[in-house]
Amino acid sequence: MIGTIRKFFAFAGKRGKLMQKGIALALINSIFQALQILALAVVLQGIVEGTMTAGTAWTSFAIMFLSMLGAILTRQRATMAQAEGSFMMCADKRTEIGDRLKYMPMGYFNDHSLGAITAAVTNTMEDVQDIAPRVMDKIIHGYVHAAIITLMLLFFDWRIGLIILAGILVFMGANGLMQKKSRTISPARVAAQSALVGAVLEYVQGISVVRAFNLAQAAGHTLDQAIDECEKNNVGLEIAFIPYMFLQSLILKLFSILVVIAAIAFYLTGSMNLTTCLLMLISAFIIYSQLETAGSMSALLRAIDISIDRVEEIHHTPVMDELGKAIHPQSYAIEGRNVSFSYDKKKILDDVSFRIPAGTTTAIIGPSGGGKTTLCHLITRFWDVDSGSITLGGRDVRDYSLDSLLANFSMVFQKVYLFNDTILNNIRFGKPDATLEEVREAAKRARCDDFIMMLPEGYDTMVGEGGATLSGGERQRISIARAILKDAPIVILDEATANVDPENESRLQEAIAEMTKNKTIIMIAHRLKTVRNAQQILVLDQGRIVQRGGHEQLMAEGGLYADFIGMRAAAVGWKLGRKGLEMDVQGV
Ligand SMILES: Nc1ncnc2c1ncn2[C@@H]1O[C@H](COP(=O)(O)OP(=O)(O)OP(=O)(O)O)[C@@H](O)[C@H]1O
Repeated sequence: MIGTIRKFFAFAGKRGKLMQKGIALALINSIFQALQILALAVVLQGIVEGTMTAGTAWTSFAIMFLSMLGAILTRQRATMAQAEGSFMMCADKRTEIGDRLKYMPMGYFNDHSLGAITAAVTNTMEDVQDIAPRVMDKIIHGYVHAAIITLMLLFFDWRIGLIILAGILVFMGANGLMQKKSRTISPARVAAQSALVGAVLEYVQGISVVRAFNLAQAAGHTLDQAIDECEKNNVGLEIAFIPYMFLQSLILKLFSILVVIAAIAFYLTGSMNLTTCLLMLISAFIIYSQLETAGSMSALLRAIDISIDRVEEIHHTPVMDELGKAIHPQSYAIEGRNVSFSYDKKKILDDVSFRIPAGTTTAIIGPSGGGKTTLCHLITRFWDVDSGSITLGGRDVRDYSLDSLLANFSMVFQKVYLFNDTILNNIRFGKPDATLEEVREAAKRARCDDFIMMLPEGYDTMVGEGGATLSGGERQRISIARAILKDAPIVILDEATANVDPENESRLQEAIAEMTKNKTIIMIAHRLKTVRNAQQILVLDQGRIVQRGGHEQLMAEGGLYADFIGMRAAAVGWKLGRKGLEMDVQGV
């Protein structure tokens, strides 16, 4: 229990002060509550001994009134401090995790499902935010309340005080048993909650596939299973705790009765006066009231402990550029030396070396799965090479801080992700402080200003999550506008292979031409024209660069490149041929 409380305060960080304030107020609250007993003692004494005067009565009423007022005010303040502290603590943590995720190696996202990460910053964090402060408060308050009243009653009669103390110790023993049980069953509950978030996310994200393939039942089944599992674990946890709660409650009730019996016995044998005896009889049922609540709440301690661990695991995952420095490269030349890389054990790049001079265009081609995208991801340090090195301007990319490295790159991938925000803000992502005029200028150059202006709310149109409300071609051009606005010296472009209609295709090509003007360009190329015009072509096959050079040279060599060109030409010819058009492969 102490360990979890410590962990909670360490987790709270700088917000721990607010939590401590809440707990300090809860302690004062316990003292105010204990004062009620003192007031009661004064009244009882006055009545029993016949010494009650108006003055004594008013004094005791005043103490009682003050203690109640104090208890109400301190409780209210304590609750406010804890609520504010816990909310701010989790807001800080969520922001820190959000910042950190940007700098984590992509391998982290391979090893941890989206559901697990989402659950950690939503559900799990909510446990820490909402449940933990209440549990901590009730537990600390429960024990402190019992301790203060015990001390007070020890002062009136040490024998009764000892009985009460014994009750607390036996209760703690039973509580220890419950926590031991909790240690075995709580992890499954937290895991089931996290799995449920994952299942819901997957279900919603894959809803179009579910519909297209009529898989509603199968997909729903997985979700149902996760819901069942979550329900089973939650209900199981409650049921498992019932006997322990009953035992704890029984112990406290028995000791309360023992206090009553002992007080009467001491009175009858003449070793306790009537005032103290009456006071003990009344107090017997107050002493443990808060402790009982603390006992039932402590069942949740283990779940809180695990929740904190889950969040901290993400929070403490090492980021990639811990040692990186803000470097401005001397040039934009890129060089890879003997680069090897594997995803887990699957080797993707094997001893690959290349040079991309500044201001040139390099096309990377090769069969699907050959490692083209991976190579680009290594240059931009989405992943780190296993061996060898990649340099930008002569400095290893690992020497750079991620921010200073990525400032040099604009990337446009086939799969464009737009945020659930306005078009304006989506483009502004390339340069957060850009003015509306700058955004519009970039959009014009990316050939998307006209379609944006035709939307009812123009640049303020919300695009829906992932850009769902726009066509594929429109999304592509918005991502190009973003890249144009960023105006980075190196452009990495994965050319779209999806069938875009001729109108969109030509606008897309114009947009790409604008984006790539006077830049160092690395292109995963699919179009013949792009490939042919590149100063350097790298042919990647099965993790190795099997051919490199200009178009003419590689055509003359024959091999994979010549085959690729032949296939592309045939594919284009077939497409246009079906429309009955004459075509010139060289002009494509
Ligand atoms: N995040 C990842 N985790 C594990 N394996 C991956 C990951 N990304 C890609 N791979 C695997 O690495 C191999 C190379 O993928 P990569 O995307 O680099 O190929 P590519 O040449 O760009 O293919 P394509 O032309 O089809 O886009 C593939 O077999 C792919 O399954």
